[in-house]
Formats: sequence, structure tokens, C-alpha cells
Amino acid sequence: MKPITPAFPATRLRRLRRTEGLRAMVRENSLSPADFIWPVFVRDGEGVEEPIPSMPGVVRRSVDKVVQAAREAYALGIPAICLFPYTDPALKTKDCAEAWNPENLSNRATRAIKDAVPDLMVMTDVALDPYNITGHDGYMDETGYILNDETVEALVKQTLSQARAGSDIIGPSDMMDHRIGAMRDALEGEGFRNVAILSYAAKYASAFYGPFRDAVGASGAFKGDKKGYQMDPGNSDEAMRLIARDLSEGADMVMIKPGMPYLDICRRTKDMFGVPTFAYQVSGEYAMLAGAAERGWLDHDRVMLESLMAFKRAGCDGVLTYFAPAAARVLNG
Ligand SMILES: NCc1[nH]cc(CCC(=O)O)c1CC(=O)O
Repeated sequence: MKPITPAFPATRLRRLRRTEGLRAMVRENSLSPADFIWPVFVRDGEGVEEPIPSMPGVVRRSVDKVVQAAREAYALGIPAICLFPYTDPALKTKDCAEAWNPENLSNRATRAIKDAVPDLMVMTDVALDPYNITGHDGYMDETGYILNDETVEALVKQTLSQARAGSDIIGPSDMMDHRIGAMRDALEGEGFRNVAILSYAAKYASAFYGPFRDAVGASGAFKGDKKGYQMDPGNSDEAMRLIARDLSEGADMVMIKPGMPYLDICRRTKDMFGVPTFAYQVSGEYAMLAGAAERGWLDHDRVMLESLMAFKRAGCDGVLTYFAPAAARVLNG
């Protein structure tokens, strides 16, 4: 694009900024509740909503409360909810078998939501960390290396158990090589032709996940970092290779994560591939904004909407955000 800008005063760019009406007419991007996927933390019990101190305004919900949240999301026009289980430490094992237990929290919540609000899309997370005694996303050998192919086998079992429970969208967040191809084959093999995969394709080894690890109870046992499988924050070309690879293995949509510090990657992805592109505004991003707003240092609703608009401007079709219900409420007036 080559803008034509005659000399002043023929051009006064402020003319179109004068009133709200003019600004609305020429606004290039818009936000709507349909842009959001709402990540929700699930725990056991009944009637429970337990605050997460590092994420002001976010709670862990028992399954009945998750169903209530799902009804609320649907009424607000949010198309999808994404489930993250807080697993009882007693259920964490070396083989992570709870990950594919048909009766695990994630599967119970999926069935309950699909039963109560069938038109709300349920997205489920594939990775071993909520079930792993090490807190890592995959199996570890004696040297501390995260094993790829053995982990992919487990992820396939987890994927199938989520599909059987009724998950509409599988979200692999593990960053193992070839998991998308393996999951796609397994889904086709079991007749789950229309289960979509939203791949966490470019997921960085980020310090912004801290509050999330508290929220799912993965912080305790976790030692070290995830740099051996998640991406180096210095890389951008590698993100394009990962996205190309995941698309070629059968991902329907791709995600960049975290969001705000990686908007350049979102834009590159959209320009290069033109596929449905999502970003995850992660727990640490939420904590920065919500925490500052709580102290009165930032205007909560304004920074929320501005940060979400940035994703649309960067080319994203949608964003996973803990602000989803609050933003939808503001947008719906
Ligand atoms: N598979 C783990 C997973 N899935 C989503 C998040 C982070 C989400 C957030 O911070 O909001 C993480 C954390 C991690 O990789 O350690």
C-alpha cells in the first residue's frame, strides 16, 4: 500500500478524528465477543469458586460452576470456552495416566458443558503438565531431557479421551514434534472427522506463564524451565517454520503465545499463511493489567479493550483471554 497524502492543508489527517461518529466510520478494526475464547480453570468439589491471588478476578470453579460460566459465556456471545484442570496432587503420576482417564476433571466438565450448552464450543488442552509429577509437558528421562516420541504417544491418548468426552477443539500446548500429525491420524482413525485442532504452534518459553502455573497447581513440583521444547524468545523465522509444519500436519487453526509481547509474530503469521490465527493473552499479561488496575494505576476497562484491539490490528482472528466475559459485557453495553 502506498498512501497518497497531498500537502497541508489539503491533507489534515485530524479531520477524520474530530467526532466519535467520524472515528467510528473510519475505524479499521473492531472487537466483538465473537473474537474471544475464554480460558477457565476447573477444580473438584461443588459450588466452589476459589480466587487465584496472582490473577485478580479469576477463579477456579467446580464443574457445576463451570457449567454456569458456560451459560454466561454463551449468553454474552462468546463462542468458545477452554478448560484447564487443577488436578489433585494425589492423582499426579510418572505415567500421567489421569490425562486420559475418561472421568478426569476436564472430561467431566466437557460432558457437563456440552449437555447444558451444546452450542458453546469446548476447547480442551493437550499436554501432560497438569498430571505430571515433574510439572513438565512431557515425560522426562534420567538426564532431565523431555522425551518427544514417548510423550506424543501419551498426547494421542489424551486427545482421544477429550474427543470422546465431546471436545470440539483440541488445543495441543505441549510443543512436541509431530504431535499434530499423530493426533490428526488418531482422530480420523476413530471417526472424529470434525474435531478441530487449534495448535499452540508458536509457543515461547515465557516468564509470563507464572500465574497460570499457580492456577493449575503445576508450580510446586516444577523445576528449571521449558526451554528444551518451548521456543526461544529471540526467534521469529523459527515460528514460521513451526506454523508451516503444524498446518501441513493437519492443524485447522494456529496460535501464538504469549500475545502482547509477540504481536510481530501474529502479523507475520497472518501475512504469510492467511489461516485462522489466534493469540493467547496469557496469565502474566492478564496479571500485569488486572493487578495494576486493582491498585488504581491503570483504567481496567480501557486497558483491557486496548490490549484486545491490538490483537485484531496485528491480524488475529481471535484471542484467548481471561478478560473474555468482562470485555464482552463492556462491548455488549
Ligand atoms: N501446557 C501448559 C500450558 N498451557 C497453557 C499455559 C499458559 C497459559 C497462561 O499463562 O495463561 C501453559 C503453561 C506452560 O507452558 O507452562
